[in-house]
Amino acid sequence: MPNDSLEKLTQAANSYKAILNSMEEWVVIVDHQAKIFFINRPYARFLGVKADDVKGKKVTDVIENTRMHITVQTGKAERLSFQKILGSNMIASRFPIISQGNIIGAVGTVIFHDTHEWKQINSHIKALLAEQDFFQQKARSTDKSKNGANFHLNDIIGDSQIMKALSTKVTQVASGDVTVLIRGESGTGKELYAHAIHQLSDRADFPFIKVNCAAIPENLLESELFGYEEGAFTGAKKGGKAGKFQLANGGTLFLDEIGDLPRSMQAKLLRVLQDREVESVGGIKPTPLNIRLVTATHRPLESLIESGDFREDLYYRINVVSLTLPPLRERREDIPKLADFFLQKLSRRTGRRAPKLTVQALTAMLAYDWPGNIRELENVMEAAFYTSHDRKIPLSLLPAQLATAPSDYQASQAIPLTSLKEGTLKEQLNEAERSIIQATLIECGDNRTKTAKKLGISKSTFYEKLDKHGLS
Ligand SMILES: Nc1ncnc2c1ncn2[C@@H]1O[C@H](COP(=O)(O)OP(=O)(O)OP(=O)(O)O)[C@@H](O)[C@H]1O
Repeated sequence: MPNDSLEKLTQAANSYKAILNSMEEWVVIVDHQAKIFFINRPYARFLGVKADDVKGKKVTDVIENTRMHITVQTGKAERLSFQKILGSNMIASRFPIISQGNIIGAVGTVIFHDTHEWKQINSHIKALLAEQDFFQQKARSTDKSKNGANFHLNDIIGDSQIMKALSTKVTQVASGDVTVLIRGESGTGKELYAHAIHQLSDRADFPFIKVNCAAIPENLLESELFGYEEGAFTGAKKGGKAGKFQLANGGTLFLDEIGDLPRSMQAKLLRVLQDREVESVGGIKPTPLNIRLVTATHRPLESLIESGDFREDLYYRINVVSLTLPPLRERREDIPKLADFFLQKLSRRTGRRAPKLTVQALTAMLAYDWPGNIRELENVMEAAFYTSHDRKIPLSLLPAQLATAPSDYQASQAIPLTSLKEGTLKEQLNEAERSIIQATLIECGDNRTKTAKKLGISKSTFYEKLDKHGLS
């Protein structure tokens, strides 16, 4: 091709780029392998990437919930479908690009994004989505009545060594019918683990029934646990009532706060577990028991035995395998991921883009002792999410006790620098780069000049990297 026409072609391509870049609609073009060929500036800006940096990348690595890779596979156009990107509900269309009968790529457009106009329409659509969610949840809860366990091991967030070791132990013990005692401070995730054990067990298709021993008055506990026959006592329901033991038949019974079980009930529970049969209040014939027992407590059972508040023989019955969940302050490296997890969860629930923690806010969170553990972290993130503007959570939005956390804690050490993950070498290097920058920023008290100097890079490269990793 003569040079002058190549020049014209380049000029023409540049003019098209200029047109596409000035459009309000977001545009992305991918090649036949679903790799980005072109993305217009407004779209790249929203995604927080540079158009040139993502050229050649797999579209699925850059755009959340995209279906462009499917369009190039099927050749089918999709018009005006919902797509959730970074917490916002968008309307996207995708068309295959066909040349001489072959699919050579696809072009996608997104209309109605976070503009004023969209926000107005968005609230209307959100109401519709909320309605849809309601019905989906209803359908799910009907499903739940078959099982009742809502969490799986994958729902438990934590990459620290201690959490990985716990996951391994759970996988090892879950499949057998062994009785498990889960220990840990309040809010460390004991209930989550009980669900996960059930889901991984052979009993997963049968019910998971939870009883909070501390929440039921002593005089009702026996009938709640073992059920009662019609006429067993004044006020008993016609036809009687099945107890939690009977409801859990074939599945798992989770006795939460077992340390709070009154002594009188401890004796009855022990008898049921020894005889492996249960008799309802006012009943005459015991029924055989087919349950797996999982219990949990935040109380020191050994001291309760010493003080005579907990039966030693029951302790040995329930403590066949024990899982001890660490308090959050002993696995601080999980804090950034947990915080992000809760912010993303809120973003999905509300349709609002998830804000990011500033370095000072994260530093304070890493130094704080979290007496309420993950439940407290979840609550703090929820409050910050709703009060944040500007897509940032500064230290001022966190509760006062966090701002006065002990300063001698080396917060930067809590950022894991070497956790091997799945993904290509490039993806893992990228993740490592983000962690190193974050840890150094924290170490340098968010002083950017000092951080760039320590990392041995120029200020402009440093700011580019902050932008790239969403740390600015
Ligand atoms: N590793 C985790 N990953 C994600 N969420 C978690 C994790 N651990 C706990 N949570 C969340 O923290 C909250 C508290 O967890 P959970 O109720 O299981 O704690 P607990 O130890 O049983 O508390 P308590 O002793 O007060 O009953 C829940 O909302 C749970 O979903």
